[in-house]
Amino acid sequence: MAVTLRPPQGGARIPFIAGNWKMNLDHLQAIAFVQKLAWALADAKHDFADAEVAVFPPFTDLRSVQTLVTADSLPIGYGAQDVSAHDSGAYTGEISGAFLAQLDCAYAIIGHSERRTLHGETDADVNSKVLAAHRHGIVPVVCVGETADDLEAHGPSAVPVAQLRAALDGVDGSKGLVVAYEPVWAIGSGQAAIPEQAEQVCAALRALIGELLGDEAATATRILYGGSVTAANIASFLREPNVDGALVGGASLDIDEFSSIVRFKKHVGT
Ligand SMILES: O=C[C@H](O)COP(=O)(O)O
Repeated sequence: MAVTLRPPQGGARIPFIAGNWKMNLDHLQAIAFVQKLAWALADAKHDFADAEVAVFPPFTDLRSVQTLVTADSLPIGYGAQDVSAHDSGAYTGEISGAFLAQLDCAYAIIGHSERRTLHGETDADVNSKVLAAHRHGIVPVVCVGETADDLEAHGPSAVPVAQLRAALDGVDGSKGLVVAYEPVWAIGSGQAAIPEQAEQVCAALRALIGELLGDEAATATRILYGGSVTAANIASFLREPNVDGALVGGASLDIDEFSSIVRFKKHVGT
């Protein structure tokens, strides 16, 4: 029987380590990777109460990952890297949240900076996609973050906060939400943010969630840091009280590196 991983509803936030594979690994490679990741975490006696783990493969891998995870009852979640704002119709190349729900995708990344920059996604598009994910019971992983120019002009928090405010317009806070703060200049650059800066922005994002969706949502929402996360720097981010995990790109493609990131324990309240 499949292990269905869903984010906690209220109460303590279980740290979340999410691997965004971007356009890497075909469906055969995905099966091998997920199986090996499960073995590596089992060998290390990883306790999934310490950190939830999910991978975000390309769309074409999702059915294979679902089959493996279901057949072997692997405690690894998975999600999509995007979702259409529309549920069906003449939208060539798009993938409906209804289809993702049929594949038991728990999550969908929405508004990644590569979608915003390379595909012209606007804040309004991101908001429509968040609403679409919720229509199908999928928890959106909403990505926000400032460019280097934004940072210089406005400081670190202004743009991510404005992006999240737009993304959450009309959103029902009880339907589940993960936010990923990813400074654009830190993505794939090898230059991660300073943890104190990540904390400052994540705290501002949590305050905004409280303002828009209420205290319960602010308490329950996992806010991740993303941008050049590695096994060597994960500890410094998870030490911060408002950073509940990581959205990992490049390092999520290396089983040893990714499982080391997953296995780092966040000491909640210490
Ligand atoms: O979605 C993941 C982010 O874009 C971070 O990527 P990165 O870890 O390769 O910097």
